[in-house]
Amino acid sequence: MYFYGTTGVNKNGNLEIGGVDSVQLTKEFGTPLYVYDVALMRERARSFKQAFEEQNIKAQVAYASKAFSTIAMIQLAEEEGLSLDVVSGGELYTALVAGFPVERIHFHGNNKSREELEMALDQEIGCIVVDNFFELELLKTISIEKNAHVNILLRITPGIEAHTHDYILTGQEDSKFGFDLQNGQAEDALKMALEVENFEVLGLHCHIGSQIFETTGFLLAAKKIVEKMEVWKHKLSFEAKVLNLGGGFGIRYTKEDEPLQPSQYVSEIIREVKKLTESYSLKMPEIWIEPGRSLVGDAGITLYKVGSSKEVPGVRKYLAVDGGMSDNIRPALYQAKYEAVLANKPLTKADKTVSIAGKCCESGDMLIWDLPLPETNEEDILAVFCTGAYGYSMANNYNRIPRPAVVFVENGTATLVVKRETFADLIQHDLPLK
Ligand SMILES: Cc1ncc(COP(=O)(O)O)c(C=O)c1O
Ligand SMILES: N[C@@H](CCCC[NH3+])C(=O)O
Repeated sequence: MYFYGTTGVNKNGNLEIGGVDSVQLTKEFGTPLYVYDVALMRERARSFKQAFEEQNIKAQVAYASKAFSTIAMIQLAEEEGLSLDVVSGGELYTALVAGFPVERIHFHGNNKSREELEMALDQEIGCIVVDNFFELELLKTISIEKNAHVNILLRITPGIEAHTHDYILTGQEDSKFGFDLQNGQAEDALKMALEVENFEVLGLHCHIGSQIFETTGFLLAAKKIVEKMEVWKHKLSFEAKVLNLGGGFGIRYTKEDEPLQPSQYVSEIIREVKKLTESYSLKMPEIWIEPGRSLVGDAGITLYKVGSSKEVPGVRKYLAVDGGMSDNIRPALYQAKYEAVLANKPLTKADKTVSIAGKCCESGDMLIWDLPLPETNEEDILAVFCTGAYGYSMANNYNRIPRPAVVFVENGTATLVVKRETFADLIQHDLPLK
């Protein structure tokens, strides 16, 4: 069994995370429970930042908070000197309440509303990543109304097909995001933006997809954009100060996954951008990246209580847990795969094969198919690894299941950072018929 970060087995024979006994955590905070290894998140953040610092490259590592946005997480990102990518008024609000420095907030999204843009301008956030012509016009109008100066990046669709699940691909030509590079939209957008007095066009952005294991796509995207930077330097007298290559760095969910280290992604990107800009005599831009999953994904573990089981003779055994697609929709949405062990007997020989079912009324609510586990009983706790990204942030109340609590563990201390929802929380916005 491969353990991540500070995860291991303690002297009681239980899974331990951040120096805290996982079984003890379930007694104190209940199940399902999201547990985050803070040391591992810090390590990931530092390795991305160091990879730029070691080469003296001006950079911003912006945590893509859509992966896991809570006040404590955003405060951790601030402690580690990250910038922050937000994608909605709600994420921006969370960042503001967390006290995140506004100048390091970048605002994304393909359909930002007037209210969201006004909020961003009123707060004087660091930059807005403009996605489309509609937004360009709207932002221009608002910036004039408010007499506000706005830093912007233009989101470019470079026409790259990264090798990942179709639903998490974003850089291909037929995408809902960004200005297309090939068909001239990107150039038209840049011309329009450069004419707006209140705008400062800092540079260009692209994001080619998520859970990517190789650098080819990032390098190709960089190449396509830098080639255009050369064209636009001469044609429009525009030199990008910033090249933002988005997020998408993959992590290891199962033994089949073979991601690179953060430093490997970064050093290859730096090498390529340096080579390209030198060959065109362009100034080396600042490089910004936006990792989400790779900062928090493998730091998260979900603990569930084992419940009912059902045998389909000669076919399979289903073992149900007290959560499911309501706290982790990724298996249902992307056929995502996970590994798991029993937290109270992680080293016991896994000589049975069971399929882990959630408790939602959907046949598709299966968390893991054909998982090797030891014999189980009612007291057992299932620990599913690598649930830190897009687990809590995509959790929902389907079947009116309350969202689990979130606990941060570090140096033997557990801190509750999100309270478990109650049944009363579930109905708090409901109104009676009369
Ligand atoms: C624009 C943008 N930046 C960053 C991210 C973060 O991606 P990941 O969590 O794969 O690093 C995403 C999500 O895919 C995104 O859409
Ligand atoms: N939510 C997705 C990633 C989406 C990326 C957002 N652009 C996942 O769980 O893998």
